[in-house]
Amino acid sequence: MPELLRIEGLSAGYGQAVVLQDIALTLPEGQTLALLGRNGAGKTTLIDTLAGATRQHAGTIHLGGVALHPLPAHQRAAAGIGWVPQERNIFASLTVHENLTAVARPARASAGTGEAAGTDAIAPARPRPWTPERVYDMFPRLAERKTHLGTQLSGGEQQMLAVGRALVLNPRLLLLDEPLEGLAPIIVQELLRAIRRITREEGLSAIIVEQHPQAILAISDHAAVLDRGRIVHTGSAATLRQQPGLLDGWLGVTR
Ligand SMILES: Nc1ncnc2c1ncn2[C@@H]1O[C@H](COP(=O)(O)OP(=O)(O)OP(=O)(O)O)[C@@H](O)[C@H]1O
Repeated sequence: MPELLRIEGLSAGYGQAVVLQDIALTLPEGQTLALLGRNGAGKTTLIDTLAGATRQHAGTIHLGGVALHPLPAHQRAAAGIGWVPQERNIFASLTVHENLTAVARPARASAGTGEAAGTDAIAPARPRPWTPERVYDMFPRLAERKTHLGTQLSGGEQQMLAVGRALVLNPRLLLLDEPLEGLAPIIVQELLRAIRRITREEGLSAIIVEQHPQAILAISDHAAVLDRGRIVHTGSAATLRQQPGLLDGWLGVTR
């Protein structure tokens, strides 16, 4: 698998405050990383830093060989970052369909369209680009609510729409920040199935932050654990899943 993401010597935070220190991480194309750690460990800060929404103090971030760290957030999206923040950030005053069509973008330049000059290092895109129709196929609940406003959706539907909105940008790397948080168990199962399909069957690379790791470890290839702004463990997701005791100390779990 060619390497998709490479983070080196990354330090970032908010204003003068440094939250993340000396982060190094890589992710091969087409694979999924579970990003774990207790409350306040810096998971959201790392996701937001990849998306360009924090203050970066040092280090480099490359996506498919393209340097992201000098780019503002909107250019990172154009370079292939699909960000689903914790707050979901859907357009509340637009309908479901408008949310999807307002941002939809055809498959990226690497599909051979010649768009985005200067990103030659990006490898060929997935053969089947994400469209609003494919999002509806993935989330039939959204298809039923096409004309509903963002404000009329349940929390689970908003999360599905947030994921759909990131997908129609045809990203190379999907960043999901606690996608299951606060959702009813039946919706959690629906979203997990969709995330598994997006990553496992469609082969989209992803980083997923979750407080409750077992479900996410089950659909991830790799795991990284953050503690007080530093990476304290990287390894295979299967190992952590099979040996949950390994995680307990880092996550502050007592059995
Ligand atoms: N906007 C902000 N300004 C200043 N400090 C912040 C801001 N957001 C987060 N922090 C601080 O950064 C540290 C890491 O927070 P972060 O939200 O990244 O952790 P987390 O691992 O995602 O935790 P949680 O699981 O609770 O969301 C915390 O000490 C937090 O107080």
